[in-house]
Amino acid sequence: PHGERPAPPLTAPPAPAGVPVVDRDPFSDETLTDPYPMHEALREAGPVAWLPRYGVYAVARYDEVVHVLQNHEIFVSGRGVGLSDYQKEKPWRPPSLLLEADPPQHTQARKVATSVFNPKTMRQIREEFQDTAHRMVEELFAENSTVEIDGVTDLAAAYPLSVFPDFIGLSERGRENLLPYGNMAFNAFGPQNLLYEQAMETGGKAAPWIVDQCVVGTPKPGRFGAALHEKAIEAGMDEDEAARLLRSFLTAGVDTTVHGIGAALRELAEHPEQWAALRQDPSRARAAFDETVRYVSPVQTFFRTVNEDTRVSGVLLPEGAKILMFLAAANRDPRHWEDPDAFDISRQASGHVGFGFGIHSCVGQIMARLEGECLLGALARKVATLEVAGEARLQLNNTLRGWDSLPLRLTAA
Ligand code: HEM
Ligand SMILES: O=C(O)c1ccc(-n2ccnc2)cc1
Repeated sequence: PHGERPAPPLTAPPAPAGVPVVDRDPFSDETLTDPYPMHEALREAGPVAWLPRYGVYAVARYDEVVHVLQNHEIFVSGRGVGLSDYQKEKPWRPPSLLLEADPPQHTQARKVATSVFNPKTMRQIREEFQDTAHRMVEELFAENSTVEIDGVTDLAAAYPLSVFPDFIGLSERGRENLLPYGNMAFNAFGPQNLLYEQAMETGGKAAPWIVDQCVVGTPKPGRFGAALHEKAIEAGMDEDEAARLLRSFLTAGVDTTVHGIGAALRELAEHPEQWAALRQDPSRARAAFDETVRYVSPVQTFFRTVNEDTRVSGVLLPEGAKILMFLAAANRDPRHWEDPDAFDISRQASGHVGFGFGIHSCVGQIMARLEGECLLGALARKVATLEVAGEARLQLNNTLRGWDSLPLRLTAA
């Protein structure tokens, strides 16, 4: 639909002996629209597969994805968690001190991040996040007790954009730069396809505001941004590093939760029995959001780079190889999950890899879960029926899966 170009010509190295080849393009519009046949093909091909289109290895089964995530000394992040190997190509921007770093640098940055971004902080902001969610849902019914909305613009995007910038302490003006900037970063983990180029174009225009907001001294005193800067400087980082650390949070802070909440609205509208279960017990909102992250996996994939020859389930992976982890495929692996393709909010979804696993596991998941719990909880208390009211439109992205538009009909409780 985007008038995409064909995948790059086969300049990739020959398929490694004994590794099953899956000749599909994970980053084509068609596959991004419906990734499930490819996930199945990858899981069934074997513990490790070869993607000739990009000359990379792939793991899609739960056990192998966890193996790669756990062994961070072999499968490193410091050479980039996208297709590009930072030892061979210049990063498109200074690398992340968290996502694209290995111990010991990563350990220090993570310690600074969690010293300010932790369950205690979430408890302090919980009431404010809850009130905002309740107000936002109530306002939907200001004119009428039955409304048709766009679940993305009116809720899934509106809510994170209402709570997150204030939490960080960003300036009131310019917040519209957050989504396009994040969209650029998430496309940049993939190949330089049309999605990548279009996102670099729009995201590039948003970059100056983001960079400016990250400068030490700019974020509003008393909020998270300033607190993070203080802790970073205290830990011995210079001002550029402190700014770059905050950049991670601005990059990831909105697009991810917009897609996570949008996915939850879509699945609850598509599965009336699950919506009824949530209505019956709104305290299940947090579990409903967690099952959404497993079932949809808003962050679909990440790469690692093999830093020394190694074997995964018998398959030899040479130093310098890139390996693509299909988190979404692992989250529906029948070898690990019972009835994986069922969206079931009463499932015990813990152990899913939708937020990663190990030393790089999502540091923002406590906020993502809080936002999901607050918004879904407010809906469960104030909305009687939640129904699909038209064709939903996917937002295609090399890394994220989520909706651009989600027509919904809601009736007030
Ligand atoms: C539904 C929402 C979200 C999902 C599905 C998600 C998913 C992930 C995943 C899969 C990773 C692991 C990356 C890797 O192993 O290479 C990760 C890491 C990370 N996430 Fe999230 N994320 C979400 C929201 C957020 C938010 C809201 C923030 C910040 C406010 C955030 C900040 C981070 C950071 C800083 C890392 C890197 C941690 C490290 O490398 O030590 N994420 N996230
Ligand atoms: O430091 C960065 O640029 C960066 C850090 C984290 C993410 N992320 C992905 C999923 N949750 C967060 C994306 C970008």
